[in-house]
Amino acid sequence: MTVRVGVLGATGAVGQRLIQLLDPHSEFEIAALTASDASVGETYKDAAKWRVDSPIPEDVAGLEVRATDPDSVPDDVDLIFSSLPSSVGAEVEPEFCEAGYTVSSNSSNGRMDEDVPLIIPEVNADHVDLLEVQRDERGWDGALLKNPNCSTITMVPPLATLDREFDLTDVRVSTLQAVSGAGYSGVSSMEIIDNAIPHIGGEEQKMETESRKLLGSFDGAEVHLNEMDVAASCNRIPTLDGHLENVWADTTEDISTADAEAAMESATGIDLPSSPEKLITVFEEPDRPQPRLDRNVEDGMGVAVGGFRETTDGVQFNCLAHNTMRGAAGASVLNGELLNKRGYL
Ligand SMILES: NC(=O)C1=CN([C@@H]2O[C@H](COP(=O)(O)OP(=O)(O)OC[C@H]3O[C@@H](n4cnc5c(N)ncnc54)[C@H](OP(=O)(O)O)[C@@H]3O)[C@@H](O)[C@H]2O)C=CC1
Ligand SMILES: N[C@@H](CC(=O)OP(=O)(O)O)C(=O)O
Repeated sequence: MTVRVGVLGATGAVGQRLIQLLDPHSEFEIAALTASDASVGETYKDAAKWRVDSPIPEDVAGLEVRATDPDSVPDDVDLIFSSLPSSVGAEVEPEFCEAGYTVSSNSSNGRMDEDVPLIIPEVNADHVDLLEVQRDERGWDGALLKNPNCSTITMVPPLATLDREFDLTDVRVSTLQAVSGAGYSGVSSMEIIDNAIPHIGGEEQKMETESRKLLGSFDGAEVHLNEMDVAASCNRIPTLDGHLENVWADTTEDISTADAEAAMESATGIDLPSSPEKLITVFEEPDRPQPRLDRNVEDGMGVAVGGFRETTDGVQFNCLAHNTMRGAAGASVLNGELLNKRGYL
């Protein structure tokens, strides 16, 4: 049966990617779109300033943009995707959950709350049952589930393969992040052309904490954070899409570059429509992956890795993922598919 879905923040950079993914989706049907008061009452076509590299879907273009308020969304909507500024998400997402809606959210608010599952389905799908605890504690008929930050999503699938086999102890990561991560108006051309900006507010802390929750263990009542130590340094560079990251990983068990490559090579997707067949694509060429060449691996839902080197403390490698697909909209859709499959809708 088709699930009727709503999108909060549908006119934004991530919201437009959500529309691109949801319109042809086999399980979902777009039933309601919301944005800020400035867009309410306009058609989606007029409000959205469509900037995605495929045409605006015809059946969505004429829909009227609604207020971001549970009262303005039809009761027969079963699933809400949220991609709002986090300050707005913090206020309205709980209102939707209280009103009985199940929300798959991409916004950063609440990701580290103890009763909120933070999920990459190929890595920690079992954490979804934390929703039972959440519903008990909050008395909600609805539910709130999050996907992680885009830089975190890029490095965690490869790290998960290493942790499973060799037990990670320390991770160091330096990022080269695309401008789309800051939204359309986030970084001006005068700031970023011929430049690199060694600061993205709050990003290091998100990578350092969210990765430990994703690789933590769920005992049926709570998630115990992974004990590994993670330190990050985040940088904005003038690429459009695709976050590239240099990672150093140390493990309890001895690890060679061949071990690391083999572990990552064997990672597969899972049985959800948006999960790629090959979760991690390993490049042998030392100068890959690169954002322009490799961000669309597995239709933007894969992670690309390469540049393996042995170091005195473990291995070094580079990884890359499409930040608005695997890192944002695609991640939320995948989590929506998981909610549907596990009977949470
Ligand atoms: N861009 C990226 O790669 C990533 C973004 N994110 C996160 O996703 C979220 C959205 O990001 P992005 O799409 O880039 O942001 P945009 O600024 O492009 O879009 C924001 C959306 O939220 C709506 N909105 C803004 N203020 C309000 C309000 N007060 N009430 C209701 N709706 C409002 C906007 O509507 P309107 O058009 O009417 O202003 C728009 O639809 C953020 O939390 C961001 O941190 C996460 C990972 C990656
Ligand atoms: N901060 C990320 C994008 C983002 O908005 O992340 P988050 O979902 O954690 O707010 C970037 O600039 O590339």
